[in-house]
Amino acid sequence: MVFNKTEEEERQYLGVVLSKLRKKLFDLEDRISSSHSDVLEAKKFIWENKLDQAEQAFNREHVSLKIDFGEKEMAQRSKVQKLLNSPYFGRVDFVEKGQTEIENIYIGIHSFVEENNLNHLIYDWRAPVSSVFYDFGMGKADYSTPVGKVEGEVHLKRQYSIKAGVMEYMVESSLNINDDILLKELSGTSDEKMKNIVTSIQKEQNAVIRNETSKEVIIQGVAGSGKTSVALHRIAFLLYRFKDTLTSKNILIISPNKVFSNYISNVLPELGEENIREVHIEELAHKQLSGMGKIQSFHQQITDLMDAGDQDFIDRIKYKASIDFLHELDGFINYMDAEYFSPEDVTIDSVFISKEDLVRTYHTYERMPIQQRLEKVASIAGNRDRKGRKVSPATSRKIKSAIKSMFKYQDLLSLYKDFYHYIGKPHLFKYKSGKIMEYADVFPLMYLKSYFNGLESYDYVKHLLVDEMQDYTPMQYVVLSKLFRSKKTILGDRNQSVNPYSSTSIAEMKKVFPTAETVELLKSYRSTIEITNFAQQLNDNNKLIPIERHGEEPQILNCKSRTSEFEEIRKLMIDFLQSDHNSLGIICKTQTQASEMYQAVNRVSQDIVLLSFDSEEFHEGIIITSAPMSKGLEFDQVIVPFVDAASYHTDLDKSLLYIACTRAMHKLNLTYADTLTPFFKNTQK
Ligand SMILES: Nc1ncnc2c1ncn2[C@@H]1O[C@H](COP(=O)(O)OP(=O)(O)OP(=O)(O)O)[C@@H](O)[C@H]1O
Repeated sequence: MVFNKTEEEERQYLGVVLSKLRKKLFDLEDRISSSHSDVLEAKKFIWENKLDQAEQAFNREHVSLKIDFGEKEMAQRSKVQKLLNSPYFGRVDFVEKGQTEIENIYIGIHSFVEENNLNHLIYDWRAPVSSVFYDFGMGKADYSTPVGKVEGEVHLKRQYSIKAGVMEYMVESSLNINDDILLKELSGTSDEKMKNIVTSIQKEQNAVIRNETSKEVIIQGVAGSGKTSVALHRIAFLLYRFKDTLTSKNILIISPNKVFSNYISNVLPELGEENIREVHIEELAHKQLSGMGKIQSFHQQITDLMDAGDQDFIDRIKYKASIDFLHELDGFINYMDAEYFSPEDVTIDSVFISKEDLVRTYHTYERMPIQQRLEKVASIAGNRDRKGRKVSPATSRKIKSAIKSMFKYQDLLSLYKDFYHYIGKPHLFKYKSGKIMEYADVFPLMYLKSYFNGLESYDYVKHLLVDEMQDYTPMQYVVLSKLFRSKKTILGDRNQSVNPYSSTSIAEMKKVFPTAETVELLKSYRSTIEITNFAQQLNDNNKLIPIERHGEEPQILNCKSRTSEFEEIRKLMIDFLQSDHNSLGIICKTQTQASEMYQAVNRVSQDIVLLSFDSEEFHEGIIITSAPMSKGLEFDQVIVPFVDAASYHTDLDKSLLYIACTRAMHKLNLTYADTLTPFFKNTQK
């Protein structure tokens, strides 16, 4: 509903805010250019004058302070420029309980305060009071502040769409974030990269974003429920809330691949924050296990499962993804600690250390990893000779080596292999051909390493974000918690596992993180109701709530042969190129199928990209890729080819098909030749 009576007032107010912002921009430009000349002057001064060391240091410090100051002003300028385009998107008129004054709270992507009278013209969306906008309609409302809860009443709530400083429309709403605005946001075409959702964050999402207290937050959410968006907004919120103690350098994202990292890389800069470092889980492993030979990658494990998937391989993966395995390895660690150190009296040069001394010191430092502990034992028990003199470095080295050799194993890998003998299941450790260690062994090995010779922890990380949590095993979580003692936000969807044999349930995760708060996001925002309902055939979740947004029914096209299937896909691609849509994802089950598809259809347009695990960037236009690689991404239109019974019949296939279908926002086509996969009940031609 548009209110003409008040529209004029709002336009006037917008005019006032814009002119104040312009003035601010002008001042900032001025200050930036004078900072710039100051820095040049100061550098020239250092260069041209013969200064002594102290003077040089003083002047360098002065230059660096000027540069810092200039950078801060530039960051502020970019915020003001953003506000000039769209100063605010919401307003609530709030009266605090026991007060009579109505406060007009305008909410935008950044705050804007008048310098002379500290008048808050715009509140940052992360400010405590802005929460009211996301959580309440008219009437009673409250919000939390660092010093407690504020209660009151909302007298008015409005939403605006302002672009290039011009009000496109405004909507008065008595409800929470108005459905019309949300639907308008969702029905737009996709951008090249993920965008922020700050104008339409939903109440259940806001609660996760603003959770400040939990050490670990686990978000289980259905496909398209905004998990990744929420997690990134949560980071932006925490950076705002704890700005004195937390910077973007203290945050790390563990993401599934480089394309995904590139896809989400816009969100935080759009919100005025620096981008966050991301690592792939395998990079962590490579760092800790460097020098231990070749390691199978996670995507190679999935490819091997899809290609052959022999039962022994599956059994090894399943076992190493179980909680029992974790317990067995813990049992072994206790055993080796107690049994594998066989101390003897030591007599080296003029030093004597009794067996009893060794045992006592070994137990005193039992929290240390074995190898460090043995070094400690050597340096404590063997630091003086019989006459009480400090031992020489050469003797000290001999003592260390003698004491270390009293432990049954000197290298991690032999100890790890010994574990499988200890539990009577040596067949569960196997190299891939070419002496490549199976992916399923990588994290157990790191776990053992933490007890044998220690892991390098990441103390600079104060908040860890783990996306696609369903793809990690309990063992991986235990290792992650050893590497990162920080707070954590962990998110994923049990139904989007690319490896169901090693997926972790929430119940299992709770065993690893007993104090974690778990949140379930059930509303699906990405796809039309037709696409969401269609995908429910693959994974019937009766708790899922589809968003009421309509579009075309998904189509399954039966083709006479592979050749005619390619022909049909080429036609669909041409239709896409003539449509309003920006992105088309052709999502095959495997990378081999994706390459085959690329060969068959790449002449349709010059702008077709084949995405593989080695790719680095997401692209607009037509992308051909595999289901595992498409995780987390989204497209206006999706084509899923080869949905025949031969390609899709196992649980893993079903999960991959679910991932592929749920990437579609507006349109979904599936094609097959021969027999349709049994996962779809009916054929629609
Ligand atoms: N409150 C919201 N307002 C507008 N758009 C939203 C909102 N919540 C989610 N979306 C949109 O829904 C889509 C899905 O969001 P996102 O990718 O964060 O979900 P997800 O749960 O991580 O998805 P998946 O697990 O399927 O990869 C995105 O286009 C996002 O912008």
